[in-house]
Parts: sequence; structure tokens; C-alpha cells
Amino acid sequence: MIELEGLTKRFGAKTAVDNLSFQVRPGVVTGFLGPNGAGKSTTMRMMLDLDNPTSGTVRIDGKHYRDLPEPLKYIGALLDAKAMNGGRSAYNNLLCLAQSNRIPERRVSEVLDLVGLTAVARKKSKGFSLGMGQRLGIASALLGDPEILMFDEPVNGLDPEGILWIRNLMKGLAAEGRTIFVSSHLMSEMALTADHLVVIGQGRLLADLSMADFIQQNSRSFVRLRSPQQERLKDVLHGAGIDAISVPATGALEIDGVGPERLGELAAEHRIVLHELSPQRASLEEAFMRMTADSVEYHAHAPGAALPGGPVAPGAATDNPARPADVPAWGAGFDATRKGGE
Ligand SMILES: Nc1ncnc2c1ncn2[C@@H]1O[C@H](COP(=O)(O)OP(=O)(O)OP(=O)(O)O)[C@@H](O)[C@H]1O
Repeated sequence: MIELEGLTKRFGAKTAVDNLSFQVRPGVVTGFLGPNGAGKSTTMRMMLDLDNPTSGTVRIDGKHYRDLPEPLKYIGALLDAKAMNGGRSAYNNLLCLAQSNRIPERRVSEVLDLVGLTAVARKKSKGFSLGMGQRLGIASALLGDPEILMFDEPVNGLDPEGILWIRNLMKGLAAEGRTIFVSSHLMSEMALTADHLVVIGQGRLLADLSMADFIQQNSRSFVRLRSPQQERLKDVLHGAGIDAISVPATGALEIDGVGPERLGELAAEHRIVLHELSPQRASLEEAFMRMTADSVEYHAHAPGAALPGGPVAPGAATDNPARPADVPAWGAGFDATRKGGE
């Protein structure tokens, strides 16, 4: 269990983390969500005593990080996969860490096997692809077999296979009863991974709720209707006590709370031609963007984009982030034996 109370961090005039209080519980994956610059990394660094809070506290199983007798056995973290010594082999990177934390050497081989890096254990880590580096960082987090694991944007830049592997690893670790805390700026990714969500914007807590509640509150279902006799259709709907919202961007009507069957029958009764009658579900990504819209630091304004408060564009709740084209695939040239419940 991780407990934050009134955690605040100021860098000069900038308040990066603003009076954050929440708990991260065992047995579930907790997603830590916020747009770029929201304060996720700063919060995680304070959890690991890498930054001093301006005020407030973090407790790991009731203790300050610095008071944990052998911290790697309590909490493991992937903050920056590039933090390894590139001149050392994967094995030696982990061995140094194990020796300085009184962790038995056999654990090094175990975690290398767990993350599928056994075949490249003796290779210098500076030659590793992004995905392999990410796996090595995860191996170091797992080294002390800790009950609490923290991952800062672990899927950034990975291909779909790498994303799936990390997702399943986190779920498997949570199913073992561990506390898993993972940051992301992608709601669509968290929708597939997290059981619980903590959302921040400009360092402040915006939401702390179960994924199921977030979906229930935000995945609006509606029916989209399009007709060449739109005004007549509106009148007919109005006459039947049904509110329709005109969406200029799509030229369609959107109706909440009435099924497509009833709407189709009404149109047929009044001999109104329909060009579209489709059930829709709002995307969770857009709900998240609306939630954090006021706290986004860097806005890019696309023509016609009117997210905050505007109509909810429909889309799948489970869209996957696309992999940048220049990112190497998992498994190229190394043993990608997968463990962890995949
Ligand atoms: N050492 C520092 N000195 C000054 N400002 C900082 C420092 N570290 C972070 N910040 C600022 O604090 C804010 C929060 O940054 P942080 O990296 O914690 O956000 P984040 O949510 O992890 O963002 P991202 O998703 O982009 O990594 C940002 O405005 C950032 O510029």
C-alpha cells in the first residue's frame, strides 16, 4: 500500500504537484493518468525519495522510503529505462544492483528469464532496442521480488506485442496480490490495464475512482440518426417526447436514452427516409481529455477541434495507441520467451 498525504512539490514559481492525497492499494493495477506535464513523474520520484516534497508525505507500507530497511525488497520501479550503465551487460547491470541490495545472485537469472532476456544476458545494454531496454528496466524493478511495483509510462514507444506483454505482466503481478502503480497519458491504454484510476492535471487530483465507475460515468451511449428530412424527423421525435441534439460537425442528430429499434419504428411510421441509424459509444479517451482539458499545458489547436464541452465524438473505448514507425519490434534478435500470464 502506498499512501500520499498533501504531497506538494514546487520548482521555483512552478507548482508541479499540488496537495495530492490518495492511496494505492494491493491486488489491483492502479493507473496514474494525466496529460503531459501533469506531475506524474515528479510524484513518482517523490514516492521513491528521489525528490524531496515541498510539503506532505508519502508512506510505503506505513514507512517513509528512506526508513525501509532494504527498499528494493519493498518497492521496485521502472522510471527511466535508459538509467542502466550501457557499458555493462544486462547480467552485470542487475548483478551490481543485487549485490548492493543484498539480493542473492540467482535472482538475476530468474528475472532475466522472466522478462525474456536470457539469450542476451551477456550483451552490453547500450546495444539494446527500446523494447529490450524496457524489459531490462522491468527486470531491475522485479529483482527484489517486491510487493509494490511502479512503472512510469512503461509502454511509451513500444510496438503492440511489447504493449501486450507489459499489460499482461502488470495484471499477473496484481493477481498475485501486489500493488501495481502505472502512469500513462493514454486513457485508451489504461482502459485495458487498470482496475483503478487516479487522474491528475496540473499537479492536482481530478479523480480517484474504479475503472468500472469511470466507464459507467463516461462511456455515453447514444444513437446517431441522419436523414434527408432532418427537420421533419426532429419534429416527429419532439412529438414523441424524445430530445435530439443536432451536431453540425457531422450533420446528424444524436439521441440519448432511446434504443435504435424505437427510433427506426418511429421514422417508418412517419415514412421518413433514414440514411443512418447507428448505436454509438463515446470514447473514454475523449472523456479523459474533457476531464483534463483545463489543465493541459501544451495545446495544439486543430481546425474544427472543439473538445472541451463540445459534442462527444464516437469511437471505440479500446482503441490502441499506434506504434511510431521507427520503433524496433520486440523479439528481434533475442529470446522473447514470455512469462507473466500471457
Ligand atoms: N526539475 C524540475 N525543474 C523545474 N520544473 C520541473 C522539474 N521537473 C518537472 N518540472 C515541471 O513540473 C511539471 C510536471 O512535470 P512531470 O515531469 O512530473 O510531469 P509528467 O506528468 O510526468 O509529464 P510527462 O507525461 O510529460 O512526462 C512540468 O511543468 C515540468 O516542466
